Amino acid sequence: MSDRDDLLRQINDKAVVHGRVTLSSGAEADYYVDLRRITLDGESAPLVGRVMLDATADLDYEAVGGLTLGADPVATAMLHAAAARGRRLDAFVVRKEGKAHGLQRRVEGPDVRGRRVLAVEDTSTTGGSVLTAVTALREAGAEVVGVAVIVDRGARDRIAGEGLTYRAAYTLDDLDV
Ligand SMILES: O=P(O)(O)OC[C@H]1O[C@H](OP(=O)(O)OP(=O)(O)O)[C@H](O)[C@@H]1O
Ligand SMILES: O=C(O)c1cc(=O)[nH]c(=O)[nH]1
Repeated sequence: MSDRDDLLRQINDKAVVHGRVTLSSGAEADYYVDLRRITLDGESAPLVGRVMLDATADLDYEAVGGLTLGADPVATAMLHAAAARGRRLDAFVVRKEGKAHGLQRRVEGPDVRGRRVLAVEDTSTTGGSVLTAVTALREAGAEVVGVAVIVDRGARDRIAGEGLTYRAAYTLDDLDV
């Protein structure tokens, strides 16, 4: 079985939850895709790294990350998968708000200024979260080469409408929702 098929099976088994939920945007839905049950799962996370590298293989980037918290384990999975393939890939974390003490950085990790970066998410519904990360990365001086998510829940048009290259490993059509 391919990594992509294996990860899809695990997402359907472990992450799809049926029931009434309120989403990040405030909208209501009848199901939730809890990808933290994948990105923090010892069997699934290595697959996340490889599948996301494969889904973005045509893009040229040196660092990867997004808005904490959903994006964080996606980025580190990609860092480790890249290292296993002999490629150096840095990661970063975009804070939801700036920090008032310490070095007061909004983007944590190796400096992204002047570097080509990929903004990632576990899932994107309205695209609001990942676009917040894109804005913060640009303010920090990064060049955002694109956005990549594990599961697209409907954000494609908004993100593409911002002129950003968009990659999703899976869409809702792939999932048992
Ligand atoms: O495309 P959007 O409409 O912005 O929704 C998607 C966002 O919602 C979830 O995060 P959440 O806001 O629940 O926060 P968390 O990552 O801190 O748990 C998910 O991890 C995405 O970041
Ligand atoms: O839109 C969201 O907030 C959202 C949807 C979803 O399926 N999973 C998730 O983690 N967040």
